[in-house]
Amino acid sequence: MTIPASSSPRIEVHEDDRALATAVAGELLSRLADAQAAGRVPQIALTGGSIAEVVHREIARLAPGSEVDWTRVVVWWGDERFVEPGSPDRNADQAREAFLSVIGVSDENVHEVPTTAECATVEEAAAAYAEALATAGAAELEVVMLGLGPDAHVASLFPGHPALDVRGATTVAVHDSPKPPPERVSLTFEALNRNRALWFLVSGEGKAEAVARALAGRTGAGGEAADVHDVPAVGVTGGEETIWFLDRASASRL
Ligand SMILES: O=C1O[C@H](COP(=O)(O)O)[C@@H](O)[C@H](O)[C@H]1O
Repeated sequence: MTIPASSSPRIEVHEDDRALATAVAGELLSRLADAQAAGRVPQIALTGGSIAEVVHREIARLAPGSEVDWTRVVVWWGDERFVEPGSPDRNADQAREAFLSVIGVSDENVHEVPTTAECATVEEAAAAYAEALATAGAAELEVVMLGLGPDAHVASLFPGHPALDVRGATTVAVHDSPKPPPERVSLTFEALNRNRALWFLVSGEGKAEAVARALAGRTGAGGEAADVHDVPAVGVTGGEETIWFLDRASASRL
């Protein structure tokens, strides 16, 4: 079901998280193939969190039937937890296991935020990631995929947190994250917004209120205009398109 939005975001409501994942995977594979056919080497930003598991497994399942040349896709993360290598909290490890290793995306095209074994501080890790983005010329991301927290956080940009106000930088070191683990590296709003396509991937009743608040801020369809400090999700938007991939439960308050 597609709910017509009064302004730019497209809102897709799927039966459940599996149907949502199938839609996202199909859209991603088609977008990557189109970008390559147009001569681009697409760079994408993956999300972590609960939805990543099901979406990444579905991309791996559908990838063999697609036209995508995975030697010409570059992978980043919108955020990462600053933890030791092999920690179950690593967003990158989840994506490698469910998707990147299954497809065989080569390490040279996969850019992880450094771990605590590679950098002494989260500031060093953020600086190293910013340097990697600059060196790779990742000025524009083809697709940025973002989960949404129940508090409407995106990547590791949390309500009321100083990271929301960072300007003139592509990455930020996050301390005292309200969701564990406390130290993280996040792309800033500026970096997340340098995209062709921005997709929110959201499932579950626990996210329904956050979805409603974010879309009220975005579309003006109801409620007061949301402030980015309360609802960080309103700070990101798509260059060519913004799509909200929802399941019925997360869309239940729209
Ligand atoms: O910690 C994180 O949280 C968000 C949302 O995750 P969820 O488990 O509540 O679905 C995620 O988008 C982000 O990448 C992750 O690091």
